[in-house]
Amino acid sequence: MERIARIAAHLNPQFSLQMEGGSGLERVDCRAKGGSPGFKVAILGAAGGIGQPLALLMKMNPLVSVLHLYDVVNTPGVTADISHMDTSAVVRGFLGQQQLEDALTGMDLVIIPAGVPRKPGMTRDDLFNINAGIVKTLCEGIAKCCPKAIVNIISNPVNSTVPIAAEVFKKAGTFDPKRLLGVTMLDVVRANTFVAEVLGLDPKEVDVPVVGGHAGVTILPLLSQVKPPCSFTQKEIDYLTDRIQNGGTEVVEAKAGAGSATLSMAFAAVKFADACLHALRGDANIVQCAYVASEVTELPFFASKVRLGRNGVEEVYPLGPLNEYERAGLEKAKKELAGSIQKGIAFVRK
Ligand SMILES: NC(=O)C1=CN([C@@H]2O[C@H](COP(=O)(O)OP(=O)(O)OC[C@H]3O[C@@H](n4cnc5c(N)ncnc54)[C@H](O)[C@@H]3O)[C@@H](O)[C@H]2O)C=CC1
Ligand SMILES: O=C([O-])CC(=O)C(=O)O
Repeated sequence: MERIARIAAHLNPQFSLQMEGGSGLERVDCRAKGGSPGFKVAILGAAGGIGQPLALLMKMNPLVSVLHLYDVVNTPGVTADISHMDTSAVVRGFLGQQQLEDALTGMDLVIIPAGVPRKPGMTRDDLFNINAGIVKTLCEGIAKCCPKAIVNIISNPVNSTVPIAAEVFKKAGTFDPKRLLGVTMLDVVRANTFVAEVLGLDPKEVDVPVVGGHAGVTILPLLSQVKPPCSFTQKEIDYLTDRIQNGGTEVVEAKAGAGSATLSMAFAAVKFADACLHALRGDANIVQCAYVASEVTELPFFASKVRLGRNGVEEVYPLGPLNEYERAGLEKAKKELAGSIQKGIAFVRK
């Protein structure tokens, strides 16, 4: 009976609370036999369009030993489903605000895709009014329960939600700029795909730095720095820049009211989370683009290549040489970013 109770408690912490009251049973950390030691990861917004495939992919990650799935709806079903996968990570579900602290306690990495997505005709900034409050509440929980966790923010508008998270952590006295990262990986994933198409290469061989932020003109692909070294016609540069900057809108319009990118985003989020976990493990030379606290420009936050290590962001790389087209793009990006950052900061300080 005790073994069965323990397993049930992992699927639904509410069950373990009932058992504790009734029989004095303690919640024991029961890892699947053969499960390797690894990192504890929480996904907040785990029942959503991004959250579900992200949970699936993280359950397959051998670096994850414990996977906490938190949402305000549907986590029991998603957790039951994913927990049947015969990979070693132990999965637990958490439902609603009253279980947020249990979901976060002890986590090494917290990934946040919670919040509403765009519909056609909306900008990412149109999501601010709803998503700002969601991110603020979740980050207050992180500050309280796992202040040392690496935090990956996916919820839009990323250009503002990352400054919101920073302000919450500052207020709580837990802000560590190395541990807060806005996920701009999907811009890189798209840029690699579209550039590979133009060059006739396998996307795996292509590396396009994308800097700035994560909305429209703030998404700045540095096509002059593509690896392997290559050149583009002005027509190709215009086409690629426009397609990369508006890749999100392309998906929103194709989904015609049913949401925004979820599958490619889950893929990108896992690529990024996996890089963070490898870095936490101590692997060397882990470099990815991310939207972080930065001194690369005069703005307090900016996306550029960063080197990840055991403490999160170990080094923020400068932009490198830009051509005239990219310098003009940078000025436009900075202008819009400044407003979005300020809006996020003001939301918490008000
Ligand atoms: N950074 C990026 O590159 C990308 C960001 N996004 C953003 O990711 C967010 C999520 O997108 P989808 O998964 O498609 O949306 P969705 O609506 O399918 O899922 C969002 C989930 O968040 C949950 N949620 C709402 N309030 C919550 C709260 N207070 N605590 C925990 N969970 C809560 C909902 O119940 C839902 O399950 C959106 O803001 C979207 O704009 C989407 C694609 C790319
Ligand atoms: O476009 C959106 O609203 C979702 C998003 O951030 C992306 O797909 O890049």
